[in-house]
Amino acid sequence: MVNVVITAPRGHMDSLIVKAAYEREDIRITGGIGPVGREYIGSDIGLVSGLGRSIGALVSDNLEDVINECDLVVDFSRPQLSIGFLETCRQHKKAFLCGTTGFSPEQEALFEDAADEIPVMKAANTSFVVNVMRKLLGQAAKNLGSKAKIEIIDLHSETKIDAPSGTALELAEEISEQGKHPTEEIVFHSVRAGDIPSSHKVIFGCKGEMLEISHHAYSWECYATGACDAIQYLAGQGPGLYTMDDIIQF
Ligand SMILES: NC(=O)C1=CN([C@@H]2O[C@H](COP(=O)(O)OP(=O)(O)OC[C@H]3O[C@@H](n4cnc5c(N)ncnc54)[C@H](O)[C@@H]3O)[C@@H](O)[C@H]2O)C=CC1
Ligand SMILES: O=C(O)C1=N[C@H](C(=O)O)C[C@H](O)C1
Repeated sequence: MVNVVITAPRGHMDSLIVKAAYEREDIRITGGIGPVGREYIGSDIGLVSGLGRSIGALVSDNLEDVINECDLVVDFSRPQLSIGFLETCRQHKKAFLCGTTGFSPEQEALFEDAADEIPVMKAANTSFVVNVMRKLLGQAAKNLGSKAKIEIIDLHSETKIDAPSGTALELAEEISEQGKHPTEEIVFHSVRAGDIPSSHKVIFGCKGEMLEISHHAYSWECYATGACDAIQYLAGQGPGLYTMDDIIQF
């Protein structure tokens, strides 16, 4: 059994993680974290998240108050908040699963530092299918080498803050590593319109032909399911920086 604190339980992503985690027999939610001053601080996370029932775990406005009851903190929020939660986890020797995107290079480095002391997973996309896509892209890049010009298009709702998406950056990293393709030569395009849940399209433009590999999420449950798989994996690990690659075996 893994005991978890879930940050931002009113957030789009973390509210779905509360629902998915509640249905898992191997995960127990022990608390949540919300912003200072919100009317729901002190309320049950099941009610705050929209699960529709109390589950006996309260939402606090300070991670320090609830961290001792958990093994792991799950966080899909905002970069600045995530960095604060990472530091609290490091101080209390708790595992940290972070799905937030949009970190600066300096913030990324803090994850590496903390991973010397605690288990940390940073995953811009926890969908199993997106991670299959990442592997396929690596394979395509390896085979096409310099024959292809690569462009990545990410489409999201108009409320998404960061661009390119964290997923687009991780896909580019795989293409670059596997295809020995300089990352600077990969071109990114970001569309932010309406309520598009999330789509990623990668185009390998060749001479006289093109290859296109795309993923479309119709809802966000796929990310919440993957986050629960990541919780279970990370709980059994020692200090280190992990990714979805570690839990998905092909
Ligand atoms: N890794 C993955 O598979 C996925 C990652 N994401 C990423 O997750 C992040 C969150 O996305 P959304 O859920 O759409 O955002 P959202 O805006 O719905 O949720 C953010 C939440 O943070 C809360 N918050 C603000 N201040 C806080 C504080 N001091 N303490 C606790 N909570 C606080 C807000 O109240 C809000 O509920 C983004 O970076 C997004 O890119 C989104 C989907 C999938
Ligand atoms: O809608 C979002 O926000 C998402 N963020 C992640 C990202 O930046 O890649 C994952 C997914 O694309 C949804």
